[in-house]
Amino acid sequence: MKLRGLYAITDSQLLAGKFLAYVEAALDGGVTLLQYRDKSSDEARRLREAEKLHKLCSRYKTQLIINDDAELAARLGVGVHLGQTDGPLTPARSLLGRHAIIGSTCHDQIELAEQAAKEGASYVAFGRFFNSTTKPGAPAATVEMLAQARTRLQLPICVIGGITLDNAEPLVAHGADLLAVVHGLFGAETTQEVTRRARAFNDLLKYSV
Ligand SMILES: Cc1ncc(COP(=O)(O)OP(=O)(O)O)c(N)n1
Ligand SMILES: Cc1nc(C(=O)O)sc1CCOP(=O)(O)O
Ligand SMILES: [Mg+2]
Repeated sequence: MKLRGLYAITDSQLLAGKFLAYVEAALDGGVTLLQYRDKSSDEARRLREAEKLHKLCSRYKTQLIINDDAELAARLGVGVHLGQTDGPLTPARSLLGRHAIIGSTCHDQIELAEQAAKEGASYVAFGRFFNSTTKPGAPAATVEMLAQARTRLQLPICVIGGITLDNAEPLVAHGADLLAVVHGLFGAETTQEVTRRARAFNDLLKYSV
């Protein structure tokens, strides 16, 4: 499967009271990967919500990725996204099997991405490219670094951090395959607007090489 398109990421605060409706609206517009990102320690709720997302994603043939938690991903038989302090990639690959999608946060460092590639990552993520309301303190990355990463890496490249329909195009032009978005997608006022934005993000990737 080609990893290219919109990578929608949930946010439990932003989506409070409209979680499944907004996720389904995004799936209606087209989502390549959906990440369940919940930074709370409420394990029972995390399991419940992840199971619901898994069912929904299966209906839409969208791949579900769990943030941070390889054990939960293994329990559901889905992929995982691991940051630099979320545990090593090699055991996660052994746990999840060779077909699972495993992503790795590489901030603005191509060397981290090359290492992640050696350890079996399915994609690498660079960011933050713009100001982010979801994660304001994330280290910053530049399009120059992205362009260089594109020439050095064979793996799909994901970009993240403050991405909106108004600023995403240069990232695609500099080599991004996956646009990872929280607020620029789910910050919409209505479900119809979420669907429209999802379609528009995908179009940005469809009509470029
Ligand atoms: C697609 C994608 N890219 C980067 C991140 C950030 O991961 P991490 O640095 O582990 O930070 P948290 O999201 O866990 O706060 C991500 N989740 N997804
Ligand atoms: C979870 C996360 N990681 C980042 C990184 O740079 O590693 S930026 C980020 C937040 C993404 O949300 P939004 O689209 O609302 O900015
Ligand atoms: Mg993490």
